Amino acid sequence: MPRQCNICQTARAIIRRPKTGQRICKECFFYVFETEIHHTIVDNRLFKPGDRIGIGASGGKDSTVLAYVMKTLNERYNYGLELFLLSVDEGISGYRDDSLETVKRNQQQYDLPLKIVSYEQLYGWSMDSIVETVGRKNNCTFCGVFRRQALDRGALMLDLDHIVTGHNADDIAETILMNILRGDIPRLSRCTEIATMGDGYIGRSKPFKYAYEKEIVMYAYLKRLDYFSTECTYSPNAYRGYARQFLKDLEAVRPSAIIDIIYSGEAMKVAENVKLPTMTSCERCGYISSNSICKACVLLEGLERGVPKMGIAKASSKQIEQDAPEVARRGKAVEPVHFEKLREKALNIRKQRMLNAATSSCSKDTALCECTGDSCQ
Ligand SMILES: Nc1ncnc2c1ncn2[C@@H]1O[C@H](COP(=O)(O)OP(=O)(O)OP(=O)(O)O)[C@@H](O)[C@H]1O
Repeated sequence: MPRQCNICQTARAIIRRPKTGQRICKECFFYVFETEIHHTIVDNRLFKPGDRIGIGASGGKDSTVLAYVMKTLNERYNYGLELFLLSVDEGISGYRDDSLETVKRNQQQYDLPLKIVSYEQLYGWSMDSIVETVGRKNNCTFCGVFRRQALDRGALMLDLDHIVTGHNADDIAETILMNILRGDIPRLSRCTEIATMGDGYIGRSKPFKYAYEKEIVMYAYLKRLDYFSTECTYSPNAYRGYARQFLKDLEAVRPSAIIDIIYSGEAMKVAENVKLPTMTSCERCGYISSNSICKACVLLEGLERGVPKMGIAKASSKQIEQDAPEVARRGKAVEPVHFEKLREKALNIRKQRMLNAATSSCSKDTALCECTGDSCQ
């Protein structure tokens, strides 16, 4: 006899929930998955009504499900958010060009505005040309550092308040393991945060922090969402690969391992004698940095001068420079627009937006409202 759904007790159970082991029907799975994300958003006060939110959209399963769920919840609970798709074109032929086609279809399907910023346009280097110069070994460092800034640059262009990314519970547990294995305590102390202030102006958060990758895939499959599922053509981050495999092995014997690692990471306290970096602004581009010159500027300079090891190798930049052959500047890089300029422009637009909002009273029926004013009593 077919099993009944553990939740509604009427429909036939068609799946076993990876997170809890419950046997449930399709509709109950959609409902519990979406409701858990809603609680993550509300309990952690990720957004305010009226916020302009950029969904980091790569066309992959996580960000496609994120875009779909954010739109659904925004409408269902009347969050009052303005949603945008924000994509970074890293310039990886045969990979990102195809996945961006998926994002363009998602834009139509979900009826959301889309902005694409590219490495080529921002930095003068695509990942294809970086890999040609540095080889496959360290290219992920360039990609990760440039993407983070590119998303912030795109967010300032769109006057966004906040960026959400599709990082899921598996990604976060992997990162905790990796930081433990590397002894990277500053990163370990930051990587479990669900929301950060990024460059001090645009918030960032991970609404899927507690969502299992398997459930995201299941959701995408059962909802028949249109997503792109090819791995990056350049070498995947090898060290993360080990952490991922280890986590998968743990999950197979104990599914709660993913959440348990996240809880452990959250509960770890950094000893007082550990020196954490203090943040300042990059002297060249104004981006938030723990050094006087940010990592992106150091990497770009290395590319420009034909010393791509700059910013990657353990040796000091001085040593690398001394050892490097005298190579003429390639003159390829564009000087990225200074962050101060971008912020100033965005700040003026934001001020005007807040003024407009202050003159219209709260509609009270949003799940995110924190009003205490008369209009909302
Ligand atoms: N090119 C990009 N443009 C915009 N956002 C991106 C891009 N690449 C990654 N992101 C954001 O960062 C998140 C994590 O990226 P990661 O590279 O780990 O991919 P992933 O786990 O395969 O996610 P996805 O399935 O969404 O591609 C993505 O879910 C997305 O929100």
